[in-house]
Amino acid sequence: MTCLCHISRIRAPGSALGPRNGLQHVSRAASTSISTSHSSSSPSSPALTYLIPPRQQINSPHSPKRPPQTRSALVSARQLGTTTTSAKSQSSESSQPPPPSRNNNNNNNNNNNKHEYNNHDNNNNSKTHPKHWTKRWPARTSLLLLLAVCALPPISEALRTGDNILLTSTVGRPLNPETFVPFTITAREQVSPTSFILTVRPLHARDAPSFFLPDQHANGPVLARAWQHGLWSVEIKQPQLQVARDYTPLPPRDDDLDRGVLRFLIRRLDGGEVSSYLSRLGVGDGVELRGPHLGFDVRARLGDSGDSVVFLAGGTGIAPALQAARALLDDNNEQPTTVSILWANRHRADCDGPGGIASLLAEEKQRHGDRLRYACTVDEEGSFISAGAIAELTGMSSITPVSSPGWFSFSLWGGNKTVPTAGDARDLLPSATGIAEESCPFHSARRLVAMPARDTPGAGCTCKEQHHGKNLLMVSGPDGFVAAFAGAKVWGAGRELQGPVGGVVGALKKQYPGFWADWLVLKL
Ligand SMILES: Cc1cc2nc3c(=O)[nH]c(=O)nc-3n(C[C@H](O)[C@H](O)[C@H](O)COP(=O)(O)OP(=O)(O)OC[C@H]3O[C@@H](n4cnc5c(N)ncnc54)[C@H](O)[C@@H]3O)c2cc1C
Repeated sequence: MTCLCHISRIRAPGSALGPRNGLQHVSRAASTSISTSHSSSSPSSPALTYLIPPRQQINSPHSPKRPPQTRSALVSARQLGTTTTSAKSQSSESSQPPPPSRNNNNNNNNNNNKHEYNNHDNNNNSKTHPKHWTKRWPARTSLLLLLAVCALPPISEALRTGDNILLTSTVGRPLNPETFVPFTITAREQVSPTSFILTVRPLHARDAPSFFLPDQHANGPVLARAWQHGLWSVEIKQPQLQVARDYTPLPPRDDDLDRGVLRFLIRRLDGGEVSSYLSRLGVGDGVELRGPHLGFDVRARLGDSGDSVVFLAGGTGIAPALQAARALLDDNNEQPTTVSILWANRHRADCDGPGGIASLLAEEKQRHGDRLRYACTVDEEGSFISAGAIAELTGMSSITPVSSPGWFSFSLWGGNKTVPTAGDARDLLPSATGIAEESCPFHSARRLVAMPARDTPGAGCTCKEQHHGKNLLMVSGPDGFVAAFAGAKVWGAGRELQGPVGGVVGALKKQYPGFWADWLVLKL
């Protein structure tokens, strides 16, 4: 019913063949037909009758006079295949010379058409011949019906979202990096005044007819590969402006993976186009996603000898840290990796708001014990990530690591937020040592400077045996956060590149250049 209303609205109300007129005319005809022919009504009749009237109206003036009962029978779904004929066929018959056999009731010709004409004439005084209809109308009406049914869900979705109808017809496709695929928001959780967690699932069963259903498992392999890779993101589109931004899925819970469910921690930026748009959406609203877009190949960079990952995460930058933790700690490697996360936030609620990231971190901690350490600093409480904390977690300083599980305090290091000056960027470039790893796509710090935040798929490690792995210090968060701790990313050749290491970590590298030979700094 809703769909018919949509169509009525699309057509011009005053149009001679407008659905309103046609619908009324045909409805009347249909009811006449039903009452005069005593056929039982069918739930599908209104849809069918809607499709037929224009043809009937156009053709009827040229059609031979027929009893009203027969004309009205045109619109009855049940009668279409049994008791009547089409105006078009009658019209064409009347305008063409009759075939030779037309009046020959004893014609033995086996030609099907002739046979049909004979049958028609045999029943000339009756309403029509059933076989005639089974050859013409059912094929036509079922095609129209099929097209109408196919078109209604995308049309109604497009009317609802004001979106491009062609895009909404991508319902059923698995997540892919080329096209936007519709998802539905199933949960929205406000974590702090500015950040919230959105849960989405592919648009399916309740929203579309069965043949639009995505294979429930179609997203499974796509997502499984992405989670196995470690770092990845998807784009979410703002449909009115047709712009998209990257967002990082949080690690899946329970059967999220099988159901293609994704969750995002999103911070609303005042004046931000996509984050503000997303902040206004609620449960039941649609969003369109494109991806996955794979980031750095963390495992390849850790190689066989890298066993430590330290994350400096600002705000929503915690999402890639959780992704890496899930991928690396779930691995039952001979060389177990440890992951340490220093997470900086403005408000306490960002750290441990109800149902938020704190519970995800606690779950991961429970699964992996001492292999995962994390701490949250809160600007408004005066605690910040300091150079001392980084030195400790990388094992660079002599300060004994804090071993207590869960949160630990940074008061040990005085909450120093001072950002050292980066100095001359050339000083921060790793010096060319001439060893083989200088050209390795995974382990050359020098090459990394001119690389975007992802690795070329299929590239292999070209290090010599003794240099085939490094520890990773990753910095993720807003641009200002990344620049403060690891130096700004730079633009080159139309892409955002890593640029030299600067900021707090750059200063530490200058102090202990030998130590940092075993580490790579990755900016996300
Ligand atoms: C790989 C990757 C993963 C990411 N994952 C996440 C994630 O999980 N969660 C998350 O929240 N973010 C994530 N981001 C960041 C996200 O992609 C967006 O950049 C962020 O949400 C801001 O987008 P926006 O469209 O809302 O803001 P934009 O419209 O892009 O604006 C950005 C900033 O510029 C300011 N601005 C805009 N216009 C003006 C103007 N005319 N004058 C002055 N200032 C202006 C805005 O106030 C805002 O602060 C990720 C980014 C990348 C690259």
